[in-house]
Amino acid sequence: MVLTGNNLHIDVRSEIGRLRCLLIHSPDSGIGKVVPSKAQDWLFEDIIHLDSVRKNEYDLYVKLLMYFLDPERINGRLDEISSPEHKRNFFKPDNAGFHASAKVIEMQTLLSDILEDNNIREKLVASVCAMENCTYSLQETLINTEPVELAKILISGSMDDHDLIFAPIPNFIFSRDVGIAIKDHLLISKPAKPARARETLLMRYVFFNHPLFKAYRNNIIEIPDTPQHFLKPGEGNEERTTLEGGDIMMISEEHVLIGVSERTSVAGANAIIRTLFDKKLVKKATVIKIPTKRDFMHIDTIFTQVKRNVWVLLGSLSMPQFDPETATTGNYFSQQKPSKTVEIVQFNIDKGYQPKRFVNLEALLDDISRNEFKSEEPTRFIYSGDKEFPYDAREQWTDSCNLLALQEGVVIGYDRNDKTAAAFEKNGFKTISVADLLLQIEQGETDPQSMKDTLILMPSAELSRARGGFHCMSMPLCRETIDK
Ligand SMILES: NC(=O)NCCC[C@H](N)C(=O)O
Repeated sequence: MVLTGNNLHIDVRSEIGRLRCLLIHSPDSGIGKVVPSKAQDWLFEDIIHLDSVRKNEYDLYVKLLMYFLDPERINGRLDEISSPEHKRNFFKPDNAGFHASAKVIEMQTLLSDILEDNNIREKLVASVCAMENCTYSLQETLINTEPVELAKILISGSMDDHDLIFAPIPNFIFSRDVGIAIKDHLLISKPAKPARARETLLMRYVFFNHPLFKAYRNNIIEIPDTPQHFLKPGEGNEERTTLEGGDIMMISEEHVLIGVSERTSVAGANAIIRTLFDKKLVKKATVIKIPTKRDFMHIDTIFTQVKRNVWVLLGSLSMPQFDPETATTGNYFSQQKPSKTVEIVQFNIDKGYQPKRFVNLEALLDDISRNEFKSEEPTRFIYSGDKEFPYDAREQWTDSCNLLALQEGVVIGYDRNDKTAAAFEKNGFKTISVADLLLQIEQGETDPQSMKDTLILMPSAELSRARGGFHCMSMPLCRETIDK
């Protein structure tokens, strides 16, 4: 077993508290099997070069996370682990030289750990084979495969890294979407898209069976489908309860944001709110309904928090609310109407669940900054592409708004979003390439823990083709509490 012990601490109460522990998954060989004819079904718009995405992009993410979250494993080793002789062993979950961090936790190792138990291995293999329509003899072969290899197969869909036996799950790198920590609870997703169904199945087994999560077994939340869905005629998806982690943000101590989107249904949002209120996990839930469009699959593709009073967001969705009073015949039909933009409704236990509406995203986010984070400075909005068409839309498409906060004010994003990076600089942030930052940290010139107001730029030529950024590529399990 790679990861043991019961010292895992799950506690997420904000999007910006210093990150202490998260789940990730490094690009596996399944990504190298995506073909153009299946790319859209598998939710990729393009073909990714596996070797480049690993060596030139994702490995840098792992190194950076390690310096911030688990420095003892990397300090003084930057040259060694980056050298050709090392053959990337630090980054390979099936290798003896793997980092095996208990702070930057690789989901593949958790999976291979639980597969050591015969009973779990048989049950999980049978479930995957039922889902993927495998033959009985293949099921038997898989049950008799050793755990490290089997974990690779269940994720990549390939035997011996080569023969496909079922589809890969290339979106497993977007660990945010399989579940989300809400305080000391774990909410497991119900993906809307079939291409993401196996991810949740694998992680459900991990959360319920891995010793690391033992203390939290009674804190796992699963949302069932409603009888209305089963009783509806036809094969349609109406009334289905779906939810994906990218639509849920544990934004402050008592407040959760829930997107209703291409991926999270109204039934899904209702079920989460009811469950969280019943469990007294939060007092306030805000539903943010966004257009059902591929560009905005989850709310974290249109905004993320940077600091208590700073947010990055897509401007074109936060137009002033349509005002029929001032509309003229000429501009009536061309004005943005609320249904084409964002609708925001908040429910608050302390206010008798009376729904409260916000006219736009800025109004909601400003309310959170001032009233929940007690920010005394003006709330600042940094817009994708500096709110200039067509850069706003181009850069949102490549995840300019999907940033991961390592600590308050220190966020990571793609280097290709130039105009957004310039907007950060205009707002007093420093921008630095990850390669430069890693060197500075390794040489003792920069202490990650004391960094402030910085956008760290990550190489992104390949990763951005998978249609998600670093917010999506992280499932935080523990963040420090924010002082107010
Ligand atoms: N939270 C996120 O926005 N995740 C990005 C998921 C991208 C993936 N290709 C998908 O379409 O599901």
